[in-house]
Amino acid sequence: MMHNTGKSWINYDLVGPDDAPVVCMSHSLTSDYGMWAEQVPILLKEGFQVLRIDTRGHGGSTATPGEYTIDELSGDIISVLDALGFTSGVHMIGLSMGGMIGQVIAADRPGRFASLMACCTAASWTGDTELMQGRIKAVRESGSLESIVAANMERRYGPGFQKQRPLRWNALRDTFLGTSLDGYFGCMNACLTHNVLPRLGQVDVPTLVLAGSQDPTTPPADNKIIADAIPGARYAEIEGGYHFPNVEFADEFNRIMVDWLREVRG
Ligand SMILES: O=C(O)CC1=CCC(=O)O1
Repeated sequence: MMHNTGKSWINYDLVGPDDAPVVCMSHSLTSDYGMWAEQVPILLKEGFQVLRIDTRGHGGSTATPGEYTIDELSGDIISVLDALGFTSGVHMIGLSMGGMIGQVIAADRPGRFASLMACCTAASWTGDTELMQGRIKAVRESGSLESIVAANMERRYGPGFQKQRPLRWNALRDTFLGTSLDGYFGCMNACLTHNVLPRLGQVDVPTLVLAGSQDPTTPPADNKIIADAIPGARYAEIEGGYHFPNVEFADEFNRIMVDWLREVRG
């Protein structure tokens, strides 16, 4: 389904019973809502509606030229939620860039969410800026994401993942390569300029921060900063997890997610 925010068309998928509580899911850079495939069946079984949104310039959502900010991307999510009438009570789950979006909405719009699960993410960009600038340069010069996909995939999954689940690995790689260049450059700027840390004290919803112990992009220390800054937030870690434990360690991720949602759904 598509929603026009006035700036771009945002693609989303909504499944589950109309009157069920809503879980909204926001993905990472160079992914799309398909990165949540391992979570959908269990969320439906738990009685939720599942709303998965493609970020601007990713998946089926159209891109705009220029640099984006996490505030702007948060506005896209709010626009979809408003259009669907989900103005409160939503349980938000975001990973990496999606977790940045979740933090910003939770901090700036009290009452929008019933809970927040921020996964493998950061309160401000503390990652390897040189590495990211190198990637931007490589993509600009080659005109393709092909130049960075291999190195990037290595930081998202553990060394055995490609052999264990070749079909899933290939699909995730194809999604990566399907990201529009405008979307990549725009969202990369959003991540590199992200800083919600001074506002995290404003978050007034139950929050769980979840990290992968081996994540080289947003390591446990980055995630602990979020948990320390949000009043009452909880922290959990998936042992052996890289940047996408929801895919590679889906059983463990789902167990933590379901326990969390059972607790906060009221
Ligand atoms: O591209 C990556 O894997 C690193 C990254 C930064 C923000 C995000 O969502 O992913």
